[in-house]
Amino acid sequence: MSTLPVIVAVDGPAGSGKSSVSKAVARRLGYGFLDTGAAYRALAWLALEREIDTDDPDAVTSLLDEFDYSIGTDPDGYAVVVAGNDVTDAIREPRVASVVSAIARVPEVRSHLVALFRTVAADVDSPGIVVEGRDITTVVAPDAPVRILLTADEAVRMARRSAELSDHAAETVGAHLAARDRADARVVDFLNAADGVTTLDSTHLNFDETVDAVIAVIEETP
Ligand SMILES: Nc1ncnc2c1ncn2[C@@H]1O[C@H](COP(=O)(O)OP(=O)(O)O)[C@@H](O)[C@H]1O
Ligand SMILES: Nc1ccn([C@@H]2O[C@H](COP(=O)(O)OP(=O)(O)O)[C@@H](O)[C@H]2O)c(=O)n1
Repeated sequence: MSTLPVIVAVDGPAGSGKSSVSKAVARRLGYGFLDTGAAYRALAWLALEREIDTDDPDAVTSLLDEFDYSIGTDPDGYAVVVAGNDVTDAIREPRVASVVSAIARVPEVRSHLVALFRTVAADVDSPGIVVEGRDITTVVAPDAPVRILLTADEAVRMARRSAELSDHAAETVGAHLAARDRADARVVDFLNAADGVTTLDSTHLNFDETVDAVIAVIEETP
């Protein structure tokens, strides 16, 4: 008899630490890790490759038929592959970030990817999986035993993100992130915790303290 993996659902705005903290938590617990934003980014990458109008929902939806996507669930290294192309680095480019919100607001895209995330999570070869994104606690895995909204003040989030990029002016990074959050928040509410979701504010916590705080929430869960 096989048991389904335990799902730890983590949502939050850009730069809140979802990806890095979730990865570290997964490593500590021997769990898998799923970055759901990578799939929206990969579809945005494909739309740019095909030069389709990313503001045209029908054109975006028609791409789903040829969206041959795979992602690893190992927190120590996961490749993002679209039709045989390794796009792990390409999906982080600013040109992708600037169109991803338009892709993510198409309802057909969301339902297609939500189904894909549920399959990946159910198939993971570990006792559990940390799944992070914007709608994991509310749509992808609303019944997950552990659901966390990771937040931090906007200025702190922008500073953390711009510290990663030496070649971008901090102000530009901040403005782009804030605009993306505003666009995304019109589609999914990831700024307010849904019923039963634990809010974890990392504004005054360093990275290790944030990881410890997430683990504490998991350990306190009956
Ligand atoms: N509590 C924290 N204190 C300091 N830096 C952090 C903290 N949490 C995350 N970071 C750093 O902030 C940056 C953004 O985190 P990331 O995981 O990419 O956020 P998200 O996935 O929510 O966009 C990373 O460089 C990460 O190492
Ligand atoms: N569960 C999710 C995850 C990401 N997304 C979309 O995908 C984009 C990229 O997500 P991401 O997690 O890589 O973004 P960062 O916060 O890490 O920059 C977001 O800006 C959203 O538009 C979503 O709509 N739902």
